Amino acid sequence: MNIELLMNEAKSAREKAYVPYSKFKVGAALLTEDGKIHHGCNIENAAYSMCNCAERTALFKAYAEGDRKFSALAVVADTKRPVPPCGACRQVIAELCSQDMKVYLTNLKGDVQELTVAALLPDAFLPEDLNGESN
Ligand SMILES: O=c1ccn([C@H]2C[C@H](O)[C@@H](CO)O2)c(=O)[nH]1
Ligand SMILES: [Zn+2]
Repeated sequence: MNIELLMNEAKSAREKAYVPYSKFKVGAALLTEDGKIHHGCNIENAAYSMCNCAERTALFKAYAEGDRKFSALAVVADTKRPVPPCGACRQVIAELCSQDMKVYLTNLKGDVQELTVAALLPDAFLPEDLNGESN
């Protein structure tokens, strides 16, 4: 799929953000291997620590609908530089997406930073690390 299209999907997702506290809208569009797109937006809460980022919303929505294989993720916000995902999202992306999947960080000006999941969180703690040192 064309990356411009995926970025536009992320912009549409961003319009659905629920951000009464930060007023900072973020959108994500997650492309499945079979061509479906899951939207994610940030959803905030009066108990601030319960806020959920756009990236995790998209991934959790995809999982809840039975999708597990993804080919790209686009994220957009109104930032000077392409929006950098937070540490929590990097960790979740690292576990739920393949290490070589492409991530497109963008902003409303159209700047794009393309990187892989592995580059987003180098040396991530992953499920295989739970297996101990010497099995
Ligand atoms: O990559 C990011 C960075 C921040 N946020 C959200 C969390 C919070 O709702 C608001 C301000 O941090 O933006 C995201 O959704 N994704
Ligand atoms: Zn995040």
